[in-house]
Amino acid sequence: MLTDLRLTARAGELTVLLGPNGAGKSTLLRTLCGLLPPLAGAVRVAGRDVSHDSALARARRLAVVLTDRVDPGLLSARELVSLGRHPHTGFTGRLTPTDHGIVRWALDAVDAAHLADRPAAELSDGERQRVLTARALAQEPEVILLDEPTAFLDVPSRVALTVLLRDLARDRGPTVVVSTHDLELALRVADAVWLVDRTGLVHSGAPEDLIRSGAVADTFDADHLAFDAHTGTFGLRRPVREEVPATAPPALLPLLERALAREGLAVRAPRTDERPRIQCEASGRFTLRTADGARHPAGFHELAREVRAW
Ligand SMILES: Nc1ncnc2c1ncn2[C@@H]1O[C@H](COP(=O)(O)OP(=O)(O)OP(=O)(O)O)[C@@H](O)[C@H]1O
Repeated sequence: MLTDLRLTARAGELTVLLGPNGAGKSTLLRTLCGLLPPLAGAVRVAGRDVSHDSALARARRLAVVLTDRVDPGLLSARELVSLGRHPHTGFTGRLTPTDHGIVRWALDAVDAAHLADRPAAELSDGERQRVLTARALAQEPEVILLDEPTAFLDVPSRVALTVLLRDLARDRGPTVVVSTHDLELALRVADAVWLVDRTGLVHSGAPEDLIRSGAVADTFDADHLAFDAHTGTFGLRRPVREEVPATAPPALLPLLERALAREGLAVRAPRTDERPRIQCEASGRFTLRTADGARHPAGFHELAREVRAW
């Protein structure tokens, strides 16, 4: 259980909520949007306790997309996004040309304009995720809360949606809070991070504050995973069984290191009196020197299979 929270997400910023499975991210988002009552304390938007708002007033101020499956019935994607306008449409519920324009903008923003006329029930997981995000954008609220909005998206779409949410916050001014497991992307793009660590403590700050304090490494480092604070990236921990004298042009060296690391080998520069055991040329030609003579594997796959026996 998360206790003693004193967190502020700022208008005009993208705040990401990070933490391991079961840390309480979804529960926190449900509490922030008023679906769960806080066990103590209050959630305030612009200083006002959201629990004092009527459902309609809350819907005007706060949009939320959770991970629960929604049943869109027979609605098209456009109609589903249009629901986002309802807190603003007044008694008749009729959409004005301005509302229709906002719905078009929201569908465009998440790259889902081509899905507008499709039955929402038939959309793929990633397509549905975009459309639900568009519905939240169409709501034009002060606060947008999204639980794992990139979970079903392919890699380019994850980057595009995360950057879109950051730019949306910057350009239009809402407060955007998003939970995600896309750690590296979040640490690169987000303005602020709320990081739930393994003990349930929530650290907040710019990504760089939490990288520097060691909170990111402490929370996510594991037997096979290590966070590199210099590059802000995660890498696999691999035991090195041997260092191999090898040469490669700068453009190919990182690939050679990766391929050899998978086989438990580390590259080292050959000594002056030593011939490299592995030589990689800019053309992509490999030379392996063994006791039986030189061999020329056709690519990284053959190279890896050869050195696996060393
Ligand atoms: N309805 C519920 N009843 C009982 N326990 C629950 C309920 N919902 C969540 N929990 C528990 O609360 C804890 C936090 O769950 P929550 O879904 O908030 O985690 P999370 O950080 O979003 O995890 P994940 O990254 O896996 O989505 C978990 O141990 C979970 O089992």
